[in-house]
Amino acid sequence: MSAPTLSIENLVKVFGDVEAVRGVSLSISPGEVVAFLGPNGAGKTTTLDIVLGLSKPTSGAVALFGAAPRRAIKAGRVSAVLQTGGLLLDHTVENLVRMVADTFPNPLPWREVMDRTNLNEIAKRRVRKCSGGEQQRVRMALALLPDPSLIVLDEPTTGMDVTARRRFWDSMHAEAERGKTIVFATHYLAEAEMYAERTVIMNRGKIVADGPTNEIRGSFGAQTVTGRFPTKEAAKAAQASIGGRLEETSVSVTGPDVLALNRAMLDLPEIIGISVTDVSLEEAFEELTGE
Ligand SMILES: Nc1ncnc2c1ncn2[C@@H]1O[C@H](COP(=O)(O)OP(=O)(O)OP(=O)(O)O)[C@@H](O)[C@H]1O
Repeated sequence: MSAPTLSIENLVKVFGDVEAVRGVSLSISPGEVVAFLGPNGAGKTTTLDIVLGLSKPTSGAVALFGAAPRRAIKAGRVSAVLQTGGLLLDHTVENLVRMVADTFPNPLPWREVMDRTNLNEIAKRRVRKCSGGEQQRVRMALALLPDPSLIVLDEPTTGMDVTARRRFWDSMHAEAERGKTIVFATHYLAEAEMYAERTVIMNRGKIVADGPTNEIRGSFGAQTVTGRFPTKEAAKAAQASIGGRLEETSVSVTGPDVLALNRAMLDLPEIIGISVTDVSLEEAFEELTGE
């Protein structure tokens, strides 16, 4: 069997008296798309920095393709898309991509990379004049040039509007379909739901959940029952009796015993409709991290 793309064993990182990472173990296989979620300060960036060889662990081990991270990075097998730095602002997009391509021994053809990241329409624009979302697509192009097997992205879409985020993830998604392994940290739970088959949730330096994204959502065995009422007053009275969340003319209650919740809901006066939904990733996240 070939070595995992990424393996982390009992990783610990201490800064002074801050324990940023407290015993993280993880193995990622070729072709997986994995989202890293967690509140601010959970240890995501610290973990990814160590994976990228940018920082040394206090203890524990990280291997990329079965060897030390530096080796894989030198060989162009892993690329990073970070939030800041790394762009020469006075060049045009095309010049920058061509110039960086020249620094690799066997780069992908730069035109192909421009195509894949939808940069042709802004090829002649100076990088300085590109929007934040466009600059992130340029970073993504530079990351693709060495044709890496693993791409690591740290909150790549922070601050982008919805359209820019969609365009960014469309190109990322295409790379995943080409079989690349993708690991990304994000604050947007919807990005994990839409793009990652597997989600790892970190909190206070530890992994608190790791599994298929849809299973994490369902892992509480809980569902949400929502009752609809003809008026806001009726909904308010229902909430006073059953608890849960009030929204306009509906009341939602989440719990493991969905039959009991349904019965209690149906017993409420004036109820006109009822629906049952799975717990969202957001609710699971709140439950796991207390955020
Ligand atoms: N160079 C450093 N020196 C001291 N403390 C640090 C350093 N880097 C990170 N930390 C601390 O380590 C903890 C984990 O930070 P980290 O940046 O890894 O979290 P994160 O999950 O990436 O958070 P965010 O979502 O805000 O980026 C935080 O308490 C942070 O303040």
